[in-house]
Amino acid sequence: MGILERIKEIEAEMARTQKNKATEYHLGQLKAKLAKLRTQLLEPPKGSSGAGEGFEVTKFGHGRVALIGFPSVGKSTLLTLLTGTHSEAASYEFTTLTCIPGIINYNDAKIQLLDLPGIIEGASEGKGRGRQVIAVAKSSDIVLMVLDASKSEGHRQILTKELEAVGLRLNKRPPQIYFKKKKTGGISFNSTCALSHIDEKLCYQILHEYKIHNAEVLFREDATVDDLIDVIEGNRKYMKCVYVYNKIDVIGIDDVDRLARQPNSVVISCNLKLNLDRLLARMWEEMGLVRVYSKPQGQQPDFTDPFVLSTDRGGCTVEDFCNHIHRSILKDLKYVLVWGTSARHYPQHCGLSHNLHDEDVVQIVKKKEKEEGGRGRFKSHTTGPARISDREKKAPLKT
Ligand SMILES: Nc1nc2c(ncn2[C@@H]2O[C@H](COP(=O)(O)OP(=O)(O)OP(=O)(O)O)[C@@H](O)[C@H]2O)c(=O)[nH]1
Ligand SMILES: [K+]
Ligand SMILES: [Mg+2]
Repeated sequence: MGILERIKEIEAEMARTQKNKATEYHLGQLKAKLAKLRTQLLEPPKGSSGAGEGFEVTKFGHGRVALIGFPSVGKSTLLTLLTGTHSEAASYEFTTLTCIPGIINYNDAKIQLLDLPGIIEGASEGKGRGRQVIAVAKSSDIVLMVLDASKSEGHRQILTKELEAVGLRLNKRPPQIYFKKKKTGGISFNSTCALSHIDEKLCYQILHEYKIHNAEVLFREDATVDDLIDVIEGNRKYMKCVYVYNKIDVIGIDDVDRLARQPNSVVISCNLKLNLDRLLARMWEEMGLVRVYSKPQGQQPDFTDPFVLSTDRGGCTVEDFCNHIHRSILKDLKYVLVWGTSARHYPQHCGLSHNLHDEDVVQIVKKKEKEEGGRGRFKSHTTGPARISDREKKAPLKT
């Protein structure tokens, strides 16, 4: 029997099993079996290099955003509008057959936006181009799930399920479960809070299913069986997702209002160019990008050319910033001066572990180099936190 048939069989068994206290162990075991099969499904087939079958698009810019959605919801129309790169749009389904990259210039950063073929129910199991599309989604920093505001609201759940089936977790944080495999010593099971979804026996059973007989498990929250399986599998990807309801020009104002109030949602119309600014602002927020301007001693920073750091990728400390400029900087570094919302004084002397905020200005002070001592435009008379204002960005440096 193939993997897909076994998945179907287990899903059918789960569907006909009533949920109650007596069946919870059995259901837990089935969930673990299912997760194992889904992981197997993701492994490239034996004898293939795994290359050449997907959409190979080189990463570009400061972040990557994927457009995921059913066919004909307006993904290509949106890419063309936001990036100026043309992607064919038409009223028939599956107009787009491959991955089409475009670039959004926003806040002096460059963000790669990827248009993709539409996906449908069953995508995670290989229907259509589903697997390749989802692989691209996984390689992105955030997902924009594009939905047709005039179509069934069930589409959002169907797509979420498809993405979850391949290990993506949207708008969730990793479960607070400490898990470590050991060589000996059996299973040690502990928790720092009351557990209402799982007990020691069920936990053992799940671990047994994975042939794990020695491990340390510590629950730091009231987690579920699914959470435990996610932690054991270890290959989950936690991503931000913005639900983009397009085509609001064809629905009534009450429906627009209702959709706009759903969590993580933005309503737009590509045809009427409605709310696209809001969408970009939301995308920017979710990406958690941090622009840092480098200020040479005695000179004005170049406010049109930020270093762009990311909280999720690489981090935003002074050390990350220095490494971003050049690996060799750290060995000569004495400290840095920081102006902006992360600074408590104006400027603040900071060490390597200091966390930088969006739009901070940083001056690197090397060993044996004299510091500016707060002279000039960024005077130390102010106490932070304060954002570098647009006026300050335009004002010339008086030194
Ligand atoms: N009414 C309305 N129609 C729109 C809007 N945006 C796109 N469309 C139409 O929706 C149809 C599908 O648009 P596409 O951009 O091709 O959709 P897609 O999601 O890329 O479709 P596939 O590539 O086939 O998956 C086209 O006829 C568009 O003109 C909108 O805001 N309002
Ligand atoms: K289409
Ligand atoms: Mg398209």
